[in-house]
Amino acid sequence: MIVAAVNAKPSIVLGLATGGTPTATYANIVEDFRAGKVQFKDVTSFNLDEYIGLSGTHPQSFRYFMQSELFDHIDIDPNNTFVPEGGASDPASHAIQYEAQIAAAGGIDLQLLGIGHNGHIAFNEPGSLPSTRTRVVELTPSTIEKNARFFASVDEVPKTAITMGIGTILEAKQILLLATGKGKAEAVRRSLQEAASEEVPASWLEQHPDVTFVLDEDAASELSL
Ligand SMILES: O=P(O)(O)OC[C@H]1O[C@](O)(CO)[C@@H](O)[C@@H]1O
Repeated sequence: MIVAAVNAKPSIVLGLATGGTPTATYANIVEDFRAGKVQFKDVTSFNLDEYIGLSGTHPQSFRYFMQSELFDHIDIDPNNTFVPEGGASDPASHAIQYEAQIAAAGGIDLQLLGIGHNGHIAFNEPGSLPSTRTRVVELTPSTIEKNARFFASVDEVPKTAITMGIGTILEAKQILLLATGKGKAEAVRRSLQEAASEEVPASWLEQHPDVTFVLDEDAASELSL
């Protein structure tokens, strides 16, 4: 879907995600680029989120992840890749500026998402409303614990982040959410089969007219429909 979308609109604005889930997606994109099936020279990208306190050279920062998983291997113009700056001196005003940069680029055409075990999208934890915009947030203890696997210890996981809001995400023209594994089954079921509420932030996606969930059998295993 992503490669087809870029080929249909070479100047597309992509919204990109980090985490364990999209690594195979990015590997496939790199493979298609190397095979000459797609180019990214006119693409602009905006990432969903970043830990506050980690600069882009920190190996656990989302900027570093994007460079090593995707950007360093394709022909995207580095000036057109946007990831919130975890090292910004004033994260709150940087978040407002990030929102303005998305608007100046014409908005996001296709937004890639993962989903947290507690139903979070980007770092919009339970309690996040559909009106939320790019902002500074505190991470829940369960998210900190889940993401500790990428760090030497749980104490090293930042406690705050800059994240696009639910409202920012819902403004993307098209949304593609990926989920794999049994650990995501409950969040997927609640997102798709319960009324939208702030308890499960991904359930707000029900309000969007063009969302695709791509699930493996384990992530889909609690769906009854
Ligand atoms: O793909 P993972 O590592 O399970 O993470 C799921 C979600 O959690 C986050 O990593 C944030 O905790 C998101 O960026 C991601 O979409």
